[in-house]
Amino acid sequence: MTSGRAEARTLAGPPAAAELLARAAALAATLPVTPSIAFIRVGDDPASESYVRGKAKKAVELGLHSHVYALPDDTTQADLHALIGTLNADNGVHGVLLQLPLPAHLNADAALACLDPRKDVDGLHPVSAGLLWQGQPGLRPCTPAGVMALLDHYRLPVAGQHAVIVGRSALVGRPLAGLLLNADATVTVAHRATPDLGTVTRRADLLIVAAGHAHLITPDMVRPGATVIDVGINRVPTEGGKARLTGDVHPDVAGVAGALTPVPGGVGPMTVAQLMMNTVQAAQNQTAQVQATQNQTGQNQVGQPNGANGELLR
Ligand SMILES: Nc1nc2c(c(=O)[nH]1)N[C@@H](CN(C=O)c1ccc(C(=O)N[C@@H](CCC(=O)O)C(=O)O)cc1)CN2
Repeated sequence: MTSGRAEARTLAGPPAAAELLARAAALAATLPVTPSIAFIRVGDDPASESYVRGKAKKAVELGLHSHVYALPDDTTQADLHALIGTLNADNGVHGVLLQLPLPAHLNADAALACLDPRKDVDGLHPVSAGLLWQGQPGLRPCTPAGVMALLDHYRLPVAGQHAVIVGRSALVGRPLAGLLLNADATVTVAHRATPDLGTVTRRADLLIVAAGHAHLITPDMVRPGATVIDVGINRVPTEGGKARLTGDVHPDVAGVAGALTPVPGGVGPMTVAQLMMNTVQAAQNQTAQVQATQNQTGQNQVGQPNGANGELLR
């Protein structure tokens, strides 16, 4: 504690994630297909292994189809593109996720650009990024969209707020700026090289930190009463030799902020829940596209002529 203020309200991720998952399940129940997601993981990074395992488990819990492709560390760029091409062409797969980071010899941007944008459930394809910046519907990156869903769950205002993002990654900072702009916030994007960072962060009504630097944001850098969203997940060694997770925001910020996400248990679960929602939405979009094509061509999936309104005739 740094003052006599009450502690910040805790914005716990699990209840907000549960709401998002329930919405994804309800949408999936309206579809004529079971949404299906393929995960691609390259190499043996333990954190990536654990994240993919967690995401695949959640997909199965939700009743989705899920398959993990675990490729060896010496996978070539051509091998990776070939697998993505195969999954793009498979009508039974609605979403393809390439777990990041890739081993250093692989080019993630080139691989992401190979994805069919309709299956880009991570929202990282250049087409998805362009749609976001044009304010058009599309698949959005999971962590930024999860942050928006968390704010919505806790009924925290976004429109008219001055949002300051610390971090400019393609995975979080940049897409989050687009989402906040689309939601009528005034947005500043700062980063670790921003001179006098505290002067910038103190202007924030809504401060979102995704800098990948443990405890970068200290209480003196936060406007009293501000909402603070900590996207950082840093593994720091404990005295016992084990690693402990901590965020980019110093815990003492709870004495200044009005509301604060914990780490762990804040934004992390939202990333996974949003991925499930994106997969169901991708399946919905692809199903609607197939039906529209069948209506246009007068054919249905079993190759029979459709009725006058495009309905399936048996
Ligand atoms: N292709 C992608 N790669 C990566 C993404 C991504 O969205 N797409 N994000 C991160 C890792 N990530 C998912 O992939 C992820 C990170 C954290 C969590 C999470 O639930 N964290 C928990 C703690 C979990 C633990 O104990 O380790 C929490 O914060 O409460 C989920 C997913 C990088 N790569």
